[in-house]
Amino acid sequence: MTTEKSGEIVGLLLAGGKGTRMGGQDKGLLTWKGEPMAERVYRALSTVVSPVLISANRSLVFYEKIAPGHVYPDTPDNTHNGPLAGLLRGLIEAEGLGAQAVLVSPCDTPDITPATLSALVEAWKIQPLRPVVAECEGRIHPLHGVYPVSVLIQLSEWLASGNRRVMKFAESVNAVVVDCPEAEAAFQNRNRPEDLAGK
Ligand SMILES: Nc1nc2c(ncn2[C@@H]2O[C@H](COP(=O)(O)OP(=O)(O)OP(=O)(O)O)[C@@H](O)[C@H]2O)c(=O)[nH]1
Repeated sequence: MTTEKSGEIVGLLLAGGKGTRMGGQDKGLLTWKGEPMAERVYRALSTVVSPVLISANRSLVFYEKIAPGHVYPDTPDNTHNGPLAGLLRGLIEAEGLGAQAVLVSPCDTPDITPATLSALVEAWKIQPLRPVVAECEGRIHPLHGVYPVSVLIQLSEWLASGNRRVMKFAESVNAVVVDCPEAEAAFQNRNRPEDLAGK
């Protein structure tokens, strides 16, 4: 596994959802294997890239403790537009930092590993103008990927036209699909209370 600490690519932890299936709770704060899920994903991202930004719309004091000075709510026009709204804000901030791309991961996949995230970065380096998304056991995971800042305009237009679907957006920007060296369990979302049972 290689790490990328130059700032050419920054991390983006998506933690801005409504958590409807979790009874309205902020999933990032919920415990998985003894730690808040957001902290686990943040650590995996931080192993590979720096800095890591957090996209969040509530619990801002909590998220500021994880990433001081790097917590960004969705832009007002896009609040509650789903994960792509968080990606939009992350890309805007990444561009401001002079980065070329963001490595994104959602807070509700607490078992994602640095090895997978690193594989995405390595694949992006081969074709840095194209987004890269993860595939595992035949299933595509477009919220685990690398998105270059060059997709900012397309993403902005996509959201402005009312589109929210992440998979469709990844297809529309011709994302490269990368087979990740990981069992599907690493990509398991924890969306509902029963998904957290026993942990
Ligand atoms: N910034 C931002 N992130 C979001 C938004 N909606 C979802 N996310 C994040 O995107 C990832 C996938 O979210 P979903 O499970 O599709 O949506 P959710 O709102 O978290 O949960 P549900 O309401 O149960 O669908 C999670 O990491 C969320 O925190 C949003 O409007 N803004």
